[in-house]
Amino acid sequence: MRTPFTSEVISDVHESSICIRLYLDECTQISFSGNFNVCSLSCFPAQGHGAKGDNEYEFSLEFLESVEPQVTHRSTQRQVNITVRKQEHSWWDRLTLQERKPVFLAPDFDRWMEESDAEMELRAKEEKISKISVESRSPKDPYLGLKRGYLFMYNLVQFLGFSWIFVNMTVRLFILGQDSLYDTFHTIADMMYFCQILAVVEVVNPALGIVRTGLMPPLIQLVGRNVILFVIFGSLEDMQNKAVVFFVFYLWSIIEIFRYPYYMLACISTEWTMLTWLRYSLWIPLYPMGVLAEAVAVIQSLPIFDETRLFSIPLPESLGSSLSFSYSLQIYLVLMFLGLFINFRHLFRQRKRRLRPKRRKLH
Ligand SMILES: CCCCCCCCCCCCC[C@@H](O)CC(=O)SCCNC(=O)CCNC(=O)[C@H](O)C(C)(C)COP(=O)(O)OP(=O)(O)OC[C@H]1O[C@@H](n2cnc3c(N)ncnc32)[C@H](O)[C@@H]1OP(=O)(O)O
Repeated sequence: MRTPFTSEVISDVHESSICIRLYLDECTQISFSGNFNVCSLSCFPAQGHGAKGDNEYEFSLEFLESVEPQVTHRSTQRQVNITVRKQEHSWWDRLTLQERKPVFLAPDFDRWMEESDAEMELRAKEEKISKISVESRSPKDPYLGLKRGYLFMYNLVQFLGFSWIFVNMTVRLFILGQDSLYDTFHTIADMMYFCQILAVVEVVNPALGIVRTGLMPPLIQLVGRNVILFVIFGSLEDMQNKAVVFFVFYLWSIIEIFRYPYYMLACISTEWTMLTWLRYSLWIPLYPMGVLAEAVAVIQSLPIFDETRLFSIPLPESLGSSLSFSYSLQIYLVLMFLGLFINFRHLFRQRKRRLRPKRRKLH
């Protein structure tokens, strides 16, 4: 004897199929006995075993449109999942031919799909697939963590070094006033030597592919600063008491107390908008001022090199005794402005790249 289902039949609907789940509260075991299908009318019989003994159950649904005669089903002890395939892949306005939903039927809204949901899901799937394929095309760097750790430490040391220089010079300026300008070298030089020798790393890094930037801009920067520090200030005692040392060191250190923390954050994939802006904007006034201060130092050193003949190139007697190093420095002065031009253009491009508003993804 067939009895109608007393429990809910839950359905969810997709573009190509309908999934129906049968629950019978009164049964501890349920098994599906196949289906009987006439185009859109489907009968679903099942056998259940429970407190009321063995019983046969049945319900029928007249779908809105035609469905495939064969259904697939999967049973667990208390539930049967039946999948009915639509004959045509299309979105239906409703499940059943009759407008009013049968009382035993309850839609599963968690899994219910409408055309717009399906489109969104499809797009999300496509995006996920394209992301995975891009990631799989660019192989993961096995040393990434090591590289980041090394760069972070390097930038931290430079940041601490230049912060010490900047704070020291600022405090001395406030306490000693103008007098502090003339003995900058004696108080700061050791730390500046340390930081500038360490800065060789900034040429090595792009050369080894540890950071992705050109080799020329850091090389120009390194050579430019080290010529001033070691050749002009370091080797000429007469230059060490000049106020220009203060301006050169101060201008160098101002940019570095923003540049190195910016890199440190980049190493941990973090960005502070304000810091990024400062790193890519402060150079606009500082770089020309720095090159100008360095040019003043070079010009001031010319007569000293002529006088002391330091680094002069010995010449055959017929051409005179020696060629003063000041001639080399005059050529260097021209190179300095060429270097300024190259690095200014490089930094301008970097600024444009880093500060341009990020485009929002269009869906
Ligand atoms: C061949 C010999 C020629 C000799 C010619 C001699 C001529 C000498 C002329 C010299 C003039 C120099 C004057 C100068 O001394 C004056 C001053 O410095 S005045 C003070 C103001 N100065 C500045 O503002 C310049 C500061 N310096 C710099 O900005 C850099 O040194 C510079 C090389 C100019 C530019 O740096 P870079 O090319 O690295 O650009 P980015 O900072 O944008 O970095 C690019 C990407 O690489 C990542 N990166 C770089 N370094 C690190 C690091 N240490 N740690 C982690 N990551 C790093 C960075 O994050 C960027 O990544 P992404 O693109 O993903 O953002």
